[in-house]
Amino acid sequence: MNQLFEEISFEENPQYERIIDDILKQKYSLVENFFSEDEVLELRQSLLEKHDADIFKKAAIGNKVNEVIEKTIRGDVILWIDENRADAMEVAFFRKVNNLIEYLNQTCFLGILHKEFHYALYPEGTYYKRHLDTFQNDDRRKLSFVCYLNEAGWLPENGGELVLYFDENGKELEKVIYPFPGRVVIFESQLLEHEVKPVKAERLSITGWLKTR
Ligand SMILES: O=C(O)CCC(=O)C(=O)O
Ligand SMILES: [Fe+2]
Repeated sequence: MNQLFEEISFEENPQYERIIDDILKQKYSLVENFFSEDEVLELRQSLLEKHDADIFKKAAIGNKVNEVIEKTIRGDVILWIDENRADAMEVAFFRKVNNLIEYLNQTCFLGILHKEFHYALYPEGTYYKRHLDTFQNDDRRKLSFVCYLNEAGWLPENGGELVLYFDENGKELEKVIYPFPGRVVIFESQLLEHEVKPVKAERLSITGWLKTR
């Protein structure tokens, strides 16, 4: 009997509960220090090593089978992360993400079955115009997940704010989010239009999507 209780027992996680509450109430959640300073440091290192190895590509719009590179829409360079070939730090990254997914599936029956993540680097002067994270031929993206890997001391003057757009009874509201290191923003991929304002200093992140079916 005790064993049965142990198996079905479920430990509430206050951080995850807040994320769920936020998303239900306001379609997004902003989490400070989702990744620790050390984790950000190591993930940034991973990103920069791969960027130096010249394996990043110009980001496209559309999905993998339907993509076009359109620099007037977005100017970042990206590298998809393969979980099966993850380095030590990426393994730690996926451990945290997978924990969150498991919790969401257990508590909200979200049915997240797939995920995809890429590193992103926005060179000075680039941006990503207002858009939705869905494609005409793919509506599986449920939640967008962005984690900022900039250096400690990133200044608001560096630009690159993420702006989320909300429709409140026909009136448009904006939420401006600075890409401070360690921050994670999670939002409803199919509901919230958003943009990355022009960056004035190289801006680093990991962006991903939690997907259904
Ligand atoms: O980096 C961000 O803040 C958002 C990136 C984004 O919107 C995207 O890659 O679709
Ligand atoms: Fe986006």
